[in-house]
This record gives sequence, C-alpha cells and structure tokens, in this order.
Amino acid sequence: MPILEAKGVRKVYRGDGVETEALRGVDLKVEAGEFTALVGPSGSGKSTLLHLLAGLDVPTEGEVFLDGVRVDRLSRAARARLRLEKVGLVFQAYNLLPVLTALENAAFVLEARGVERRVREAKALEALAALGLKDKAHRYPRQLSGGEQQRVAVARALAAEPLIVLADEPTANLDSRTGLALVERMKALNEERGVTFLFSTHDPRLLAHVRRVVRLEDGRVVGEERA
Ligand SMILES: Nc1ncnc2c1ncn2[C@@H]1O[C@H](COP(=O)(O)OP(=O)(O)OP(=O)(O)O)[C@@H](O)[C@H]1O
Repeated sequence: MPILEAKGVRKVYRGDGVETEALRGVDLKVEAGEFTALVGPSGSGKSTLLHLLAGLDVPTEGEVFLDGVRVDRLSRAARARLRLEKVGLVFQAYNLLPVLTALENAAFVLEARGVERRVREAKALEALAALGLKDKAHRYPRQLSGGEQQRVAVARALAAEPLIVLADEPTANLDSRTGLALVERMKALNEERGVTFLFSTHDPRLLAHVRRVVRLEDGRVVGEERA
C-alpha cells in the first residue's frame, strides 16, 4: 500500500471571478521509504499537490490517501489530527509562532502530541543543532534572519520524527553550508529511520540524492525518472 496517493486529482481555485485549474487529473503513488522530488516550472502545480497530500486543502475532484486513510473526506479537524501524528510540513506559509522561541517552536509539534517537556526539548535542541542553530535556540523569530527562521521550521518538522515529510522548496533561501547540512539530515532520516520524503525543489544538491523525480507541467504529471 502506498503511503501517499493521489487518484485522478483535479484542483480548481476560484476567486474574484477567475478560475485556475491548478491540477488537471494527477495520479501519483509514493511508497514508504521513498526520497522523491517533484519538479516542474513555476505554476505547474507542485505546491498545490503537496498541500492536498498534506490534507491542508481538499481536491475539487479525485481522491487523496495518506497512510491508507482517505483524507479528502475527513473534516478539517480530523485532517489536522492526522497531520499532527504522521506528517512533518516544511511550507513557507506555515511559519513560526512569533511568541515562541526557536526551541519552543521546534518542540511545538511534540508538545501538541503530549510529549513531556524534557524529552521534547532534547529532541528539538538536537534538531536545531543539526541545522546549525544551537546557539540561537532561545531567540524569538523576529530576532532571526529569514533563512534562520526557515531552518527552525525545518527543525520543527524533523524533531517530531514523522512518518512522512512533505516540503515545498526546503532548501530555498538557505546558504550553501546550511543547505547541505539540511540535505544530509534529510537523507540520514530517510536512510536510518525510513522517513518518507516528498519535496518540490530546483536545488541540484538535493536532486543529487533523490532516487525518483516526478515532473509536473501545467497541472499534469508528464514524466518520471528513477536513479
Ligand atoms: N490560492 C490560490 N488561488 C488561486 N490560484 C492559485 C492559488 N494557489 C495557486 N494558484 C494557481 O495555481 C497554479 C499552480 O500553482 P502552484 O503554487 O501549485 O505551482 P508551483 O508549481 O508550486 O509554482 P512555484 O514553483 O512558482 O511555487 C498557478 O497557476 C497558481 O497561480
């Protein structure tokens, strides 16, 4: 059974009298343990597909499954619960909470899951350290640069040790050293803990490690390569 699946997915955005068909019938299966990249030109539907697979939004038509559960039929609250248990998100739009420190942000998902303070802080600190942010753990987001804030968001996704990580351009805005550290951390989680990764990227450092590349164009899957 695939861990992520989109079947005949269409997504139409409606607003201001304009309709945009962002996805035009996408079929995609991702098996547990994959380290897969979504590529394609700007506007091809990569972010939309990641949002639907994460259950952040629902398709206009078609079906979406996450670890065997049909997510597009669930309520918003049930989708949020499923995400909390199983999915780490690295999306620009789901950023840090300004009133929490980097450490508290990185520990946030674990806290929501009811993990005790000592354990969640140790895990959050380890994730921050792996991304070169140990000495900034007690700063608030406004005291961090944009790239540092993004690394905290990545630490939050990884600290929770989810089954699946969905990420939209995770290495964008990172300097080359940090970008590489992130790629290595993702790869290690994939190989050592079997975490499934699906991410959009243009980054050659990240593409060098993927075993499968799915290409989207104009809302459709137009090709696939396996290394
Ligand atoms: N909330 C929205 N409302 C209306 N149209 C949207 C919305 N989000 C995305 N779109 C449109 O849907 C299409 C697909 O957008 P999407 O963000 O999924 O592409 P993308 O491949 O991730 O692009 P990029 O690489 O630039 O991030 C585009 O035409 C975009 O303008």
